[in-house]
This record gives sequence, C-alpha cells and structure tokens, in this order.
Amino acid sequence: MALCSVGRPLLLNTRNSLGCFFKQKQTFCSKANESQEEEIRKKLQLFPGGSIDLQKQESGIAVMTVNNPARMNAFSGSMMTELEERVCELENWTEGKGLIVRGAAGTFCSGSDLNAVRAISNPQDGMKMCMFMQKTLTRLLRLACYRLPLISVALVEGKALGGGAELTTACDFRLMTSDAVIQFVHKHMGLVPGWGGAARLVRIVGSQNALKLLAGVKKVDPDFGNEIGLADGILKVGEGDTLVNTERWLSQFTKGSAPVIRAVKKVVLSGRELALDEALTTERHAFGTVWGGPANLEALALKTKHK
Ligand SMILES: CCC(=O)SCCNC(=O)CCNC(=O)[C@H](O)C(C)(C)COP(=O)(O)OP(=O)(O)OC[C@H]1O[C@@H](n2cnc3c(N)ncnc32)[C@H](O)[C@@H]1OP(=O)(O)O
Repeated sequence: MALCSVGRPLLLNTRNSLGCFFKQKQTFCSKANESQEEEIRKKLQLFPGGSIDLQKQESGIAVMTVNNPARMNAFSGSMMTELEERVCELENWTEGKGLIVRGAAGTFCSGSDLNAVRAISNPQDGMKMCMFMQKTLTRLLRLACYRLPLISVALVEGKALGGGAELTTACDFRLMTSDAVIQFVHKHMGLVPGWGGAARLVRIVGSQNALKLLAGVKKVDPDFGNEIGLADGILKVGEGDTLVNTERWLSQFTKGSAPVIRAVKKVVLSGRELALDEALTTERHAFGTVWGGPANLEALALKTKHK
C-alpha cells in the first residue's frame, strides 16, 4: 500500500468508502498519465523560486506558508511541485488535526508566476500544469478523506489573486483580515480557473455568486466575502497576532477525538460531493468507525449532558 501518491496512484483498500469513490474518479491513474505527470513535474522544476514551507506543530495544527515575497507569493514551477510534496507529508502526519494555509510577508498569493506561465503558454503544457494543480489541490481539500482528520483554513491577508484565490477554495474555511481581498482575476488574463477553483467556488457560494465573481472579476473584501459565504470570519488588523488568532479560531473545530473529527469531515465532504445513495453509504461506514469507539464510550460513561 503506497503511503504517498507523488509519482504513483494512491492505493486505497476501503470498499464503498469515500476514498474508494475518489480512487475510481482519480484522473492520474494509468501508467500513461503517471508518465505525463512526471514529465510536467520535471518541466515545472525548470522554473525555480520561492518555497512552500510546512511547520507541523505539537498542537496538531500545521502551518503551510506560500513563500515567494519578491513576487507577491506567486507560484513558481518548483513551488507547484513542492506543494505536492507538502500535501504528501500532511497525508502521512498521523498526529495532525488542522492546517492553516497562508502567504509570507502579509499577503496571501498572487496566483501562478507569470514568468513561468509565459514560458509554458502552449496548450499541452498548460493542460498538464492544470491537471497537476487540480490533483494536488483536490488532495489538499480531501486530506481527511484519505486517512487524516485535518480541517483546513486559509488565512487570507493582503491579496489572493488568480490561482491564489483558487487556493483559498481548497481549504475548508477562509478567514480574511480586514484589509484582505480575494479576486478571481482570470478573465482579465484571458483565462478561467483551471486549478479546480471554479468547481469549488460554485459549491461554496452558489452558481449565481460564482458567476458574478468570475465574469465580473469582482473584488471580494471581507464584508462581501461574509455576505456570500466565501469568508468564514474577519480578523481585525492590529488586534493581536493574526496567526495566533487563526489558530485559536481553528481549534474550536480540531479539539476532541481525532477519529471523530475525521468522521465528521468525511460525512460532510461526501454529503457535498457524492450522489445521495453513495453519501448515505459513506455516512453509515463513518458511523461504524465511531459507534462504540473510545470517545463514544467515554461520553456514555460520563453521562454527558448537553446544556
Ligand atoms: C492560475 C492563473 C493565474 O494565477 S494567472 C496570474 C494572476 N495574477 C496576476 O495576474 C497578478 C499580477 N500582479 C499584480 O496584479 C500586482 O503585482 C499585485 C499582486 C496586485 C501587487 O501589486 P503591487 O503591490 O503594486 O506590487 P508589484 O506589482 O510591484 O509587485 C511586486 C513584484 O511582484 C511581482 N509579481 C506580482 N505578481 C506576480 C505574479 N503573479 N507572477 C510574477 N511576478 C509577480 C511583480 O512583477 C513585482 O516584481 P518586480 O518588483 O517588478 O520585479
């Protein structure tokens, strides 16, 4: 059983679980796709700069930082492959419960590095890069569905543009600082999202709002973000350390039993992404993993009251 799917498909052995469904739907599953994936990985590495840093903390909350401040944290080619490596690391972090994704030096991410984009602007490379990032960001969102109970939040400070806006949608939640802006600038670049950002956006804000954001290239400030459900909270600039405040906010969802958190994320994601019958099956399986489990027995023994 492969523990990490960098360069090879992730093998899952749970029948009828959400993982099994995702395996069937995985895009990169054939040998031909694997070699294409390896090819684009090599090509992306020709465009270096910046890094994706991962700090796994004892609290069980990891902080992943998009770090390329000289280019407003734009994604260079090597950062795309590093992101995949960090996601793989998180998939293997058995102590993990939560993840904060943020940008370095007070701004989130200005999308893909336009220098790399220019160099791979032919349709073939563009499609491969798009599939690579789609797969990586899908894995980021579904970490818990494979094995780990990570609940993720994007801490959006400064600007999240283009692919940076797409990255925010690959997290379960988004917190915006009072001066932050999320903007899907793709149309102004003659593009549409390709990293899965449009599909995820529709699920987060609905198709009416998604159309407004993509076709109108509307700037989403924290109040508007709150109104349409893109932002889950606003952090006032100057009121404490934003990272500490984000960690505090996230810990309301990550405290408690890891298997229960994992099951919660699994039933919510399957309810959103699967047809009802499949979601109900997944829910039964998730229920089976916690019924009579340590957290359940402890709660029964304590005669817990929900006042
Ligand atoms: C997946 C599809 C995509 O993501 S397409 C890419 C979408 N993103 C963009 O088009 C962002 C273009 N950049 C901008 O609009 C501005 O630079 C923003 C981010 C608003 C920042 O403006 P401002 O605060 O005035 O700073 P600046 O323009 O002087 O930028 C500082 C340095 O960063 C660079 N930078 C910024 N964004 C990128 C990018 N995406 N790729 C490559 N470099 C980028 C700027 O060129 C500038 O560099 P330099 O100091 O001139 O060497």
